[in-house]
Amino acid sequence: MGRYRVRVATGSFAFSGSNNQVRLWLVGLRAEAELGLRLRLSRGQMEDFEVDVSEDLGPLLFVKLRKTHLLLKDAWFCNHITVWVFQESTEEKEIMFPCYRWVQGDGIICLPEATAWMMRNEVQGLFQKHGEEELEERRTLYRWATWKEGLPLSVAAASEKDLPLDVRFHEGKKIDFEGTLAAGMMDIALKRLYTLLNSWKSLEDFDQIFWGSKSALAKRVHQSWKEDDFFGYQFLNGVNPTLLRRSTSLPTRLVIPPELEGLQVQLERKLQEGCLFEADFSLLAGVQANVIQGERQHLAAPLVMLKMEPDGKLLPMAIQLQPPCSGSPDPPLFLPSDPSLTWLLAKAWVRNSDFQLHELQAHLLKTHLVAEVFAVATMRCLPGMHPIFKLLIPHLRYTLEINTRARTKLISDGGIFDQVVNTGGGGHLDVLRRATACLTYRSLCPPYDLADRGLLGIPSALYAHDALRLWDIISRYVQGIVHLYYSEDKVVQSDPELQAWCQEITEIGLCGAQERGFPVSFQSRAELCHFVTMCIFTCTAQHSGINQGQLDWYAWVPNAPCTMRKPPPTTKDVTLEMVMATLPNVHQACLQMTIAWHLGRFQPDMVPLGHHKEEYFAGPGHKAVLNRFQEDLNTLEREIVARNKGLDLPYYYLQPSRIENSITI
Ligand SMILES: CCCCC/C=C\C/C=C\C/C=C\C/C=C\C/C=C\CCC(=O)O
Ligand SMILES: [Fe+2]
Repeated sequence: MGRYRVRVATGSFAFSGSNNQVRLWLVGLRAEAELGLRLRLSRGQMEDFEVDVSEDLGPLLFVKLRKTHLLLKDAWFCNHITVWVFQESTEEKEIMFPCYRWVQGDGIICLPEATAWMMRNEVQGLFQKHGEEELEERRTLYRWATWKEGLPLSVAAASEKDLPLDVRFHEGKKIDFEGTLAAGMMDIALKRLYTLLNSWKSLEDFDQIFWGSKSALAKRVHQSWKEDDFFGYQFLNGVNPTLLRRSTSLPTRLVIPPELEGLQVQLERKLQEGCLFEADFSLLAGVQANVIQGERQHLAAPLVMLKMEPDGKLLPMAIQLQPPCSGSPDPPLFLPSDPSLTWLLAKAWVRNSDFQLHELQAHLLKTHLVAEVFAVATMRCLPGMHPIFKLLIPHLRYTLEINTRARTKLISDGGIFDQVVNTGGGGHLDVLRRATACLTYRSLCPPYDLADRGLLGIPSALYAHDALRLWDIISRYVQGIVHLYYSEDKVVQSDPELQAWCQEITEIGLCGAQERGFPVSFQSRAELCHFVTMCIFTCTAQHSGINQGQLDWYAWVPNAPCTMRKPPPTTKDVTLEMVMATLPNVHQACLQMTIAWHLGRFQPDMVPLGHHKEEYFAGPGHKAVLNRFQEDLNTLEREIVARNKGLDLPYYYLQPSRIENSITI
């Protein structure tokens, strides 16, 4: 009683095709019919068929798939199925059934049509029931686990091999990831061999390992790392632009000895002028330092006071390496006027502390681990036809696997942190715990975070400028989609899946983060839009801003030493021997360079923000919103490219074409 054209689209990455047979059914409101097609399921191909169906199916609701095999199971990656219904007037109606999943085993997979969510309360509750069954299954596949107490929950997986195939790296990504690590290890072996025959006594000796692929900015770091304005610049636009604050008073931990009365006066003057800034690493105070191959490493918890010059340069005025401790002499203040090696070592200590807070707090916790909570909650609470699922899923690609790898290779017992970082050996977990305990909702939202840190309206604060522009662009995109599906606040309030998702993120995944401003429910469209904007911003722009700089700022190891092998200086008598004995040894420095390159380099299968190919939504409304998003991103791209042309140091981490659509590395 009907004629249909059916298109079956197979994914285009390695092993997407399959030699197995797939049976297809069209499921309508009144009946269902098996199509009896012989599909070829070739990688990257779309196959079209025309079929006549003798029954009256009624409006199409689902396509059902079942893969069968004789001897060998061969998974198939189905992009989507599209059906055109021939109407009497010969006009065709297109109906999309998005899939974008692996079809494995011989179970039945049911794909609801793309606009199903709009009809969830109609068609005899069939979509509703489908969604419930889908979530029941997903909750068994995606379970929460406590990897370590005091950290956000993670996905239950002892290794990446335990993850469902749908969230695993595709073959190309896996080969690239593992291949470049192997190449990096080879690099280390060669560098170690080379340095065996040479001395390791002066800062220039780090040149012996400063070869191989390097960015232009890494070469500039190598040239300029000793300069004070270069040191200050990094707090605004370097790898970690998340710590600096404009001072509102002199920090209580800053003890200025009477002989430095002049400094006190200068600090107070800058404070009054609104030009005084601080970077406080107190979160590291008292953290146990690592022991590497029997040698105790050392940690500091510095405070840096900086002034902003009228030309926008940020210059350090004083460094206190440890907070005062009752019963001990006051910690010395290191100054730009100190002997050059003394001042350099004090700055190196700050850079080492920044390495810790950057990697553990800004990078791992506030992008990777938080995004994992969004990913697990999304899989557990939102059915595939839910608009927020469709909106978010492209921004969650590969995150569960990269994080699982981090838990087994990077921050694990014996992992990279234990091997070469001074917080390793358990201190790194304490830092993560402390950072989790003070993680606020506001700090994940640049308009609030930058206002709280007094960083609005500073022309030389390029991260801040670009982050705000991106926040607005993402916010407009999210609002565009949300408003298509939620006509008023009441629709938000009465969406049980959405409310459960919010609660699961805040109360379960983030372990009771309502105390720190995270919502447990959404009362309005505005609240929902703000939260989803935060999710997408975190998984895309923020991660790119924090991740890419590893390539540039961590390749020249003295600029950001991964460990410190001697205690922080307590006097101003510093020798070159002390500096070299403090900075990482050859092996530690080589491993830092390799991992920083591995994690910071451009990803070969990178999808730029807003340019995913998957089409989960159907209809012109969504296309228009997505087009507008892409246009806004292009405009920002042009602005940043033009701005950077006039800069001595271009800032490109938030250039839209360089921002990945999800956390994949
Ligand atoms: C010594 C430099 C370490 C710098 C990296 C520190 C933190 C990075 C934060 C998040 C990175 C997230 C995931 C990376 C996961 C695994 C890859 C790292 C190393 C793998 C080594 C291996 O497989 O042997
Ligand atoms: Fe990362």
